[in-house]
Order: sequence, then structure tokens, then C-alpha cells
Amino acid sequence: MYKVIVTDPISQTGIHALTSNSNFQVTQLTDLSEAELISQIPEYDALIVRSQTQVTRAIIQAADQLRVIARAGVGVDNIDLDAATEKGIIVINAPSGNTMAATEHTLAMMLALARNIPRAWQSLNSGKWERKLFKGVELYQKTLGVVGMGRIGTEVAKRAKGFDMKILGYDPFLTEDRAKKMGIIKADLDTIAREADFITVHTPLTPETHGLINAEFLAKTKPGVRFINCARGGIINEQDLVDAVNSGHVAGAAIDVFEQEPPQNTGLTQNPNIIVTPHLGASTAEAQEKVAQSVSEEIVSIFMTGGVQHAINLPRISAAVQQKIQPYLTLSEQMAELLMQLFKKAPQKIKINYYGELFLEDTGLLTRQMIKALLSYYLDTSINIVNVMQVLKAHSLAYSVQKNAAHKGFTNFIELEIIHDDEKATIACTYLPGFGGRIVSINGYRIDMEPERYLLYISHADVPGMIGNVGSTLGQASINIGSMYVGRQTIGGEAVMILTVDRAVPEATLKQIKDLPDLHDAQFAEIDMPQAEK
Ligand SMILES: NC(=O)C1=CN([C@@H]2O[C@H](COP(=O)(O)OP(=O)(O)OC[C@H]3O[C@@H](n4cnc5c(N)ncnc54)[C@H](O)[C@@H]3O)[C@@H](O)[C@H]2O)C=CC1
Ligand SMILES: O=C(O)CCC(=O)C(=O)O
Repeated sequence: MYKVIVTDPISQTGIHALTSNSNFQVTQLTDLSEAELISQIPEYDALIVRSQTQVTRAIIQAADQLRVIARAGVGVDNIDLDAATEKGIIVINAPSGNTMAATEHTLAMMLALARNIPRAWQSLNSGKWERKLFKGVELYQKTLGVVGMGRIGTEVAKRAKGFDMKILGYDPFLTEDRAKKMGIIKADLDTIAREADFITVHTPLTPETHGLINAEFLAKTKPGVRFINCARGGIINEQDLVDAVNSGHVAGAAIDVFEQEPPQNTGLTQNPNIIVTPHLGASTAEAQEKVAQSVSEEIVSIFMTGGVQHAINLPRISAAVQQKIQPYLTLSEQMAELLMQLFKKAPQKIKINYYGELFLEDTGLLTRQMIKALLSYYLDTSINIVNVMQVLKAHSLAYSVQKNAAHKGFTNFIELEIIHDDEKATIACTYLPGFGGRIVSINGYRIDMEPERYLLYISHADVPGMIGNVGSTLGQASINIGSMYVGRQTIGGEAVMILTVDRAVPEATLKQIKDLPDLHDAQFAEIDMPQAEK
């Protein structure tokens, strides 16, 4: 049973995938202090948050069992990503569930700002009739600067075009071609400052975007410009904005997100020319259901099948790529585990070669999976695919990945080599649709072996009687042989025998095998099998 804790308000319909699954137990505890969450977190396997819960390093350090932190939304700036990655915890988000909600909130804010709706409502609500006070401006034929043309920025731009606005888009990834197709103009920040009547920001909060709109930028803007921030507090410097509004240079602003939430700056929250909402961008019934559903289904997938789609601290792969590499995820890990148990030396260099159709795929996850299995043999068992590259770097281990379109006799083929001083060991696997995964070579010997939990790897001289001798030694110890694979370099030369057996081979039996005539070495290996195959 996996235990999931939800610490922010979340859609109950959205988390149905978890609450209806008997493998999961969901606990909802909102408004916890950091100390309270630190005391709760050790018993949980997954944590779901929105933007309120600050998932600090201290909380993560106390989270001994935690495998997933899920952000039911986009921004993960309330989660200490470095701490999560170091601890091997996957951080996922729900990147598209609230796009429309945030887009529509941005447009609502822009219209409310242009037409003074909040103040007009307040005035009439208090019994006044002040029509002259609230003359607004039109969006029609005005210029809108969109800073950050990702999911939300793009949707905002599309809808603003419906108001016949001219759109200037700025984003490091925006190409002329895409801008042209969208019917907008690719612009730089200075052009936006110079020409825009409205400026809306839709970037994440990063060191680069922190204070992107500051006094220096504001000084370059058109008098009467209006700002909207439904992205992250801090992209627009709050005090610089307040000063520019108070000076009359900036006509107004509409702000949903704050440097500190709840906001402390009353110059901003109580300013008649600044509209504020309490981080409501994603607060629609539809968005909350979608983000909760997205993270819930992904948590189920992570725990039940290992499938990850929206990890922040893992290589990003599409669902289509995930499907293609899925058969290799366990296989490559088992292959690496086996190789380490046979080699028994800490790898100084790791070489991974992908052949055939895998040449075209994003194999980052497979690489991590294999390196994790190799390093876990000598290092801490808490190494996982999230933190493995950090561990590799921390130990100054070299690795290389090569890809080759050549088929090597199989549609897909993965070869793993580990090197220690002047010794090396290699192993390779393939996946045969309809048959499953196969280890197809070990140290240059061609075999065709389905991975099994208990294995014996024996190197010997290619002389008659070897198979019989090994078989009867195992038989005397009541160890049943499941299958046998043999390979040799030349007739009468060096040969290998790989046996799958039904249970672990005790040290004494292994010694008896090692003592057999013409037998050079015998190694027992136990590899991890998925639950159903154990
Ligand atoms: N107010 C709310 O409740 C909500 C806020 N958000 C926030 O809105 C923002 C945008 O979200 P999405 O569009 O989903 O993200 P996204 O990742 O699709 O788009 C962000 C875009 O910003 C661009 N960008 C990054 N650095 C930049 C820079 N220095 N200058 C210009 N562009 C830059 C990126 O290239 C990317 O295209 C995020 O900060 C997110 O957290 C999202 C949903 C709800
Ligand atoms: O969960 C929320 O309401 C905030 C959403 C948000 O800011 C985001 O998704 O980045």
C-alpha cells in the first residue's frame, strides 16, 4: 500500500485515480506548518501540493520514504528541486491542465484593467454613481507585448488577436516562422517596452526573469502602459511597479501573483490603479479537476509501472518515446545488474552503445537506468534514476553514450561495457516483440538468454563432460536447472555456460562447482525481477 499525502486544497473528482485504487491510501492535511509536515512526511510515499505548501529542503530531508512530489499545476518554485533531486525524489507537475484557466484570467484582468471594472463595482456598491471617474481604454488596435510565449503566452496572444490587438511576442524559443504562422510579431524586450500599450508576462520565475521588469525597463516604456502579471511574483519588481504607477507613467497594473504570498506590499494591494487577485489564475473547477487528475494518474503510473511523463528532474520524454523504450527499461537494468555481479569491480568508465532503431530515440532514461544499476552495486541503495547523474559526477566516473543506426543483427540492440584499469566486461541485450527481452551476449560470447532471477555464469575449457559435471553437482544440492545457454570461442578453446536455476546457489555448492576439473570460474548472480515474475 502506497501512502499519499495531499497538503493543499485539491479537486476530489480529480484524485479519483488514487482514491479508487486499493494500492493507494490518500490522506489530506491542509494548512500544515513546516514543522508539522516534517513530522508527518516520513511515512508517505508521495506528496501532492499546489502552490501554498513550501516543500523545503528540511521537509525533503525528513522524507525517508518519499518517491514522488507532485505539483498539481505548472510552477514548481515552491519545491526545493535540488534537495529533491539529491534525495532521488521525482518531482512531477501538471503542465497543461490549467493553461486555459490562467489564459482566461489574464484576459479577464486585462479587460478589467482597461475598463476599471473593480473600482467601478466598488463605487456603485457603496451607493455612488460616478460614470466620469471610470472612463477606460479599448483593447482594439492597441499593442500587446507578451513576454514568454509558452503555453499560456501563446493562448493569450491568440485570444488577444480576437480583439484586433497587434501582438509583439518575446521568448528565446520564438522563431520568425512560428510568429508568422501565429500572425504576431517576434520582438525583443526593448521593442516591447517602446511600443506596447499592454504588457503581460508569462515566463517561469528564474534567475533571469527575476526582476525582468524593473525600474530600468519601466523607464523605457510608453507613458500610459498597463501591466498584467498572472505568471509569478517577482518577474515584475513590485516596488518599482508601484513607484511607476504612483508617478503616473504606468496607467495601471493587474497582478495575480506576488513576491510573497499573501502579499505584504500595501502600496501594491491597496493602490486604486492596481487590480489584485489572490493567485486565482488556475482557480477554475475545470483546471483544478484536470491538474488533480493529471498528477493522480501519473502517481499511479509511477508506482505501478514506472511510467513517468511530466518529471521536472528527469529527462523529458514524450509518451511515444516512453512507449518505445518501455520494453528496455527493466531489461537494461537487469543486464547492468548481472554485469556488475559478474565483474565485481567498481567501474571507472562506462560505455553504452545503442544500435538500430534506438538510434533515433531519446534513450536518456535507459542510460540512467543502467548506470543506476551499476553504481548501486557498490554505492548507496538510495541511488535512483533521478539522482544517478549527480552521483556519477560526484564520483568523477567517466561515461560515454554512442548511437549507431546499424542493426547488429537485431532491430534494436544495447551494449554495455564497464572498464576498471585494464580489465573490462561487456553485455548486450535486445527485445524481440512477442518473445520479450533477451541477453544476447556476455563478454563476447553469443547467447540467447531470457533474464531469470538466479543465474550461474561458468567459464571453462571446451571439453566433454562439463555440462554433466555441473548438472550433477547442482542436482546433489537439490538445485533445479531452469535453462542452459552455452557459448564458446573455438572448438576446444575457452567456453561459457550460463544456467538459470530455481533458487540461490549456496557458497558451498559454488565452491564444489569451482573445484570441478577444467572449470575456470563460477559466479552466482541474483537479479531483481518485476513483482509478477518473482
Ligand atoms: N497564476 C496562476 O495561477 C498560474 C500561473 N502559471 C505560471 O505561468 C507561467 C507560464 O506558464 P506556462 O505558459 O504553462 O509555461 P511554459 O513553460 O509553457 O512557458 C514559459 C515560457 O517562458 C519562456 N521564457 C523563459 N525564460 C524567459 C525569458 N527570460 N524571457 C522570455 N521568455 C522566457 C520559455 O521559453 C517558455 O516558452 C509560469 O510561471 C507558471 O508557473 C501557470 C498556471 C497558473
Ligand atoms: O495551484 C494553483 O492554484 C496555482 C497554479 C499555479 O500558479 C501554477 O500552476 O503555476
